[in-house]
Amino acid sequence: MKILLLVVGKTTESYFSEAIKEYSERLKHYITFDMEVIPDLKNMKNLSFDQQKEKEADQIFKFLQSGDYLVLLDERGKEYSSVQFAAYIERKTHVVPKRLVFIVGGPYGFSSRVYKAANEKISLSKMTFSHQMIRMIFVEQLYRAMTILNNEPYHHE
Ligand SMILES: C[S@@+](CC[C@H](N)C(=O)[O-])C[C@H]1O[C@@H](n2cnc3c(N)ncnc32)[C@H](O)[C@@H]1O
Repeated sequence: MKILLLVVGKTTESYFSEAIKEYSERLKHYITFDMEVIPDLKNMKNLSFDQQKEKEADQIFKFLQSGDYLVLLDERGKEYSSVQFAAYIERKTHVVPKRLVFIVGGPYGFSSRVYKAANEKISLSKMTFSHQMIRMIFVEQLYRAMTILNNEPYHHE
């Protein structure tokens, strides 16, 4: 199984991209992991939030392949502890044949089309983070999960 993190818009702040790069590198030791960035769309200023989300949805669907298992990162999704998330990833390795795709929405979230297409929603907290910050939190949690599954002394209960 390959894990893909699909994000809307490039990471603009270097302090986020450096951390994302660091954890993405560390992840290579355990799994096949990639982060794909949907490029920022042009001329969005004149569009309503809903119109922007529809345009982002068009781009999201272009990246998807048949057989992808889609998990939206969403503050209203199901919450896991880090240990539970590690077990979740372990379970998915047995049942997802190709790509486990986690998606971070744009600044205004996802369109209803994307919600309908998704298999699940996972929340990383009840609080809302910026679409830039959540990608960094996710890669650290995925790395933490891999260290838990490999009994490495990174996570402490
Ligand atoms: C600024 S948030 C948008 C939230 C906004 N309430 C909405 O849905 O319109 C941008 C994206 O970051 C991600 N995100 C933010 N907080 C999150 C959380 N606590 N757990 C999981 N994903 C989160 C989601 O993918 C969300 O679509």
